[in-house]
Amino acid sequence: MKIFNAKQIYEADKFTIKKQQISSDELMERVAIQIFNWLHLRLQGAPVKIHLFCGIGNNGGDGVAVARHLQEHGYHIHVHIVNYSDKRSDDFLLNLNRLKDRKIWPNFINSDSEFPEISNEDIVIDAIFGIGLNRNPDAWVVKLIQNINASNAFVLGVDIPSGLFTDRAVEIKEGVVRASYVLSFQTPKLVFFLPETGIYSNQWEILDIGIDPEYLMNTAVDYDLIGKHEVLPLYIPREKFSHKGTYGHALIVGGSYGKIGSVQLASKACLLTGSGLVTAYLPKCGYIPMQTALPEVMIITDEDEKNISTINFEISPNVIGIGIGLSTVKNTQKAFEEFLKKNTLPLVIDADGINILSENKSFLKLLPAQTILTPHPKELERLIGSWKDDFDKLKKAKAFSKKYDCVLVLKGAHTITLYNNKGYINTTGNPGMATAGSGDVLTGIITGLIAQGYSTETAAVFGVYLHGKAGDIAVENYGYQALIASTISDAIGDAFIDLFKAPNPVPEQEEPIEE
Ligand SMILES: NC(=O)C1=CN([C@@H]2O[C@H](COP(=O)(O)OP(=O)(O)OC[C@H]3O[C@@H](n4cnc5c(N)ncnc54)[C@H](OP(=O)(O)O)[C@@H]3O)[C@@H](O)[C@H]2O)[C@@H](O)CC1
Ligand SMILES: Nc1ncnc2c1ncn2[C@@H]1O[C@H](COP(=O)(O)OP(=O)(O)O)[C@@H](O)[C@H]1O
Ligand SMILES: [K+]
Repeated sequence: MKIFNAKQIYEADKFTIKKQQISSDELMERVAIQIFNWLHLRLQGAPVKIHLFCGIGNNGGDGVAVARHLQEHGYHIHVHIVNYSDKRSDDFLLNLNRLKDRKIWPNFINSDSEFPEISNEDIVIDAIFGIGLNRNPDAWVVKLIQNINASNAFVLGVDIPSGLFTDRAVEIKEGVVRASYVLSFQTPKLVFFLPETGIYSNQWEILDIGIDPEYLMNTAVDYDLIGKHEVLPLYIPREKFSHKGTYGHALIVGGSYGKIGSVQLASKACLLTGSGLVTAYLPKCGYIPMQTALPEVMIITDEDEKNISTINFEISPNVIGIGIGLSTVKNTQKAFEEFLKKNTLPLVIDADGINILSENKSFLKLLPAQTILTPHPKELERLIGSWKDDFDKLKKAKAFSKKYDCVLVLKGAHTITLYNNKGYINTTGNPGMATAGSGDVLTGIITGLIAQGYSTETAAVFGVYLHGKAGDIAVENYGYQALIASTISDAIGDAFIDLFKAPNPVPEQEEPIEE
C-alpha cells in the first residue's frame, strides 16, 4: 500500500472532487459517515459521554459533521470548538451551521477558557488538527492536549493524532494527542511507523473514502507499506523437477568463542527458508556444537580455535551471509578485509560485520553492488552517524544507501528497507521479537531467499515480512515474554503457508448508515 505525503493527499482530494464531480463538502460527509459508522457499530447507542474536540479547519469540519450524526442517533455529545485561529475553513463553517440549525451550541474554547472536565469513562474524538498542521500549536492548545491525554479516556483520532506533523518530526512532544485508535483516510501516514511518532497512535485503521483509484495507481511515492498483498507476487514457486541444486548454496560466516549459537540460528533459518544447501564457516570451537545442533548444515572451520582469522573456502556458494557473532578482534577485521577484496558474491552483512565496516569506512567501497546491511539502531548509528530525529535518520540512511549502492534494512518495530531512494515499511512482527538472536534469524532468512534466486532488494523486503510473520504466528502459542529466536525460526514454514491462506471472513455487522 502506498504511503502518500500531505501534499499528495491534498492533490488526491482535489483530483477526486474534480473527477467524481462532487463537492468538498460531499467528501467530508463521506469521512463523517465512515467515522460515525465505525463508532456506532461499537457503541450501539450506549449512553456514554462523547467529547468532540474540533479545530476550525477541515479536520475540525470532520469532527463537527460526526457530531451531527451522533446527535441524530441519540448519542450524548459535547462539542468543543478549539478556536486556535480565525481562518475557519468553508466546510467547517458549513458543518458548524448545520449543527446550529439543529440547536446544538458548541462550547468555544479560547486561550483563556476553562477546559472541560473529561472522565476516564468518556470518549474523546480528536479533530483539532489534521494533516494541515504546519507549525507548533500555541501554548494553550498544548495545555488542552495535555488535559486530554491526562484524562485516560478512550481517544479516537480523526485522520492523525492532533499535534503530529504529517511529514516531519514533532517538536513539542507533550503537545501531541495520544490516540487510542486513529481512523486515517485513504492512506496511512509515515509518522505512524517511526519510533518517535508512532507512539501517539496506539492502533490505526484506514477508512476508504473513495479517493480516485487513478490517482492512487499513478502517483509515485517514497514509501510503500508491505503486507501480504505486496509480498505474495514476490514468491517464487517450486518446480516439480527441481533438485537441491536449484535452490542454491548459502554460506554463513560468523561466530566466535561464546557466540556460536548465532551462526546456528542463522544457518537453521536459512535452511528453513528453503536454501538447497547451507554451509557454515566457523572458528574451530564451533565444530562440535554446530554439527550436533544442525545435522543438515555442512561446516568449514577456521584454523583459529576462537575467532575467524581467514575466510578461505573451496566450495561454490551463490550468496554469503556474514557478520553474526563474528567479534571485531583485529585478526577477524583483517580476514574480513581480505575476504571483501576478493569476494564477488552477493552479501548479507549483519552485526559485527556492520561494526567492522563502521570502524573501517574504507571497506565500504569493497562491497558488491546491492549488498544488504541489516543494522539495528545502534549499529546504524555507528554506520551513518547520529541523527536529529527519525526523518533525519531516513534522509541520512537513504544517502548512505545511494552512496554505497547497498540495501539498508533498518530493523525495529516497523523495519524499513531502503534502496534506490525508496522505502519499504514492514507491517509484521511484534514486541516479543525484541529478544536475543532474533536478528540472526533474519540474516538467515534473507540469505536463504537470495540463495534461491530472489534479487537482493526483494529478498530483503520479503525476508523481513516472513521473519515478522513467523514471529506473529509463534507468539500466539508462546506469548511475548517466552518468544525466543529459535521459536521464531521454527515458525518460518507457517509464515510461508500463511501467504496462501484466505483472509478470515468478516463477521456479520449491523447495517451501517448509507451516504
Ligand atoms: N482526502 C482527505 O484526506 C480528506 C481530508 N479531510 C480532512 O481535512 C484535514 C485537513 O484539513 P485542513 O487542510 O483544513 O487542515 P487542518 O489540519 O484542519 O488545520 C487547519 C488549519 O490550521 C492552521 N494551522 C496549522 N498549524 C497551526 C497551528 N499550530 N496553530 C494554529 N493554526 C494552525 C492551518 O492554516 P494556516 O493558518 O496555516 O493558513 C491549517 O490549514 C484532514 O486531516 C482530514 O481530517 C476530509 O475532510 C476530506 C478528505
Ligand atoms: N518491538 C518490536 N516489534 C517488532 N519487531 C521487533 C521489535 N523489536 C525487535 N524486533 C525485530 O527483532 C530483530 C532484532 O534484531 P537484532 O537487534 O539484530 O537482534 P540480535 O542482535 O539479538 O539478533 C529485528 O528484526 C527487529 O526488527
Ligand atoms: K486529529
